[in-house]
Amino acid sequence: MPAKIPATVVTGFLGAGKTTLIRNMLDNAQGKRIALIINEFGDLGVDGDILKGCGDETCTEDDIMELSNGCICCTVAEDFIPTIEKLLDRPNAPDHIVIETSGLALPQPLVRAFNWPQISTRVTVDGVVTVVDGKAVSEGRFAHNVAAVDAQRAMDENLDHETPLSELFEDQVACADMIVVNKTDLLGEDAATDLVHKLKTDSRIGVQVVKTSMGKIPVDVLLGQGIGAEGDLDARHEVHHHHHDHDKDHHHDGDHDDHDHHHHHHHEHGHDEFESFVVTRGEIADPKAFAEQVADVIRTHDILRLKGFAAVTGKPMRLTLQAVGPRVDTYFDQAFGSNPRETRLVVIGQSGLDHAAIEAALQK
Ligand SMILES: Nc1nc2c(ncn2[C@@H]2O[C@H](COP(=O)(O)OP(=O)(O)OP(=O)(O)O)[C@@H](O)[C@H]2O)c(=O)[nH]1
Repeated sequence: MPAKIPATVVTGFLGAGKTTLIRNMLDNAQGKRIALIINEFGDLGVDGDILKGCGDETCTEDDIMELSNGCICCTVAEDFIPTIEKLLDRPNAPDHIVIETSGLALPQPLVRAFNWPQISTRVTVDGVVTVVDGKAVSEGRFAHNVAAVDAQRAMDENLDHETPLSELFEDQVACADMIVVNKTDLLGEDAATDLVHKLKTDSRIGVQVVKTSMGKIPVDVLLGQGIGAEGDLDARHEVHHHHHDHDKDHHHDGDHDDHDHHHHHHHEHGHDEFESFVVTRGEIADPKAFAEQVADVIRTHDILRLKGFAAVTGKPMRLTLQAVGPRVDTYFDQAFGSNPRETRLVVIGQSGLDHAAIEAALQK
């Protein structure tokens, strides 16, 4: 059976920066064929712009499809499933599908739709990415323009208009595999870090929380999470089950003091929120033990991605190693051929990784 095509679901309130993040992703897709499914309700007219912004010739109009407005639970059979099938049936099927949900549709019903038998053997949810407006959330507003969000809500009869934004926000967080704290350029460094910690505490174990501005997440970090979110929906329960922490929503640890004093300029040119570097070493003796060692280093240093090849004593084949967070996958892939017989690992994380310590721990 051919491998399932991965689909990433991008969610977040109106104005959080979903479109900006997706445009950045398409600009840096490095030849990966990415098909985009957008919700017309959330993105009036924006698809044309995305196309213009996408310089890659592999990105054509056919790669963008629209879902009609409406409750996904009701339209899944006549709208969502056919859209996905159309993409999958193309002679050159995409490498990856990205679905941008409108600002208010909760991701859970969409993820659930991937369990429909027509598509469940052919696609899988690679991960749910929740984009948050870092400034609005740290100020307890959740969205930059609350009136616009309310207007969007009022126009959509499928949406319940009573649920406070804070609860919808909790639902988005509960469903996330990765939370992107966007707009860090408008936040003090400390406020951004505090928000990351808070969201890590509030989200499920293993959820990666990253910060950035203008949605600049390396494609390698964004895609390829390999979660299979449709298989563990129970863990992503909608929030109404745990009322106990609602009170916390409205005060965010005094962050407010920070941004008013003087405006911070955290967006110096060339400064990047992410970094990657390479660690090489000699042969490893035991793949299983090494995978555990790698998982340990990843946990200790909060590494987002780690991938590369290892030379294993006594084996002519190279061992491929791929890690998303502490989940490490290994398999023998091919002979080294003309490549040097060495272990070579690319480490990717948020800027500020302790290179020396990571290198030492991987070379042990
Ligand atoms: N200062 C700042 N502005 C940002 C950042 N990211 C996005 N924006 C701006 O915020 C606005 C909303 O961004 P979008 O990417 O359109 O947001 P969205 O989530 O796609 O919104 P909808 O598609 O309307 O639901 C745009 O004007 C962006 O230029 C950021 O990191 N910092």
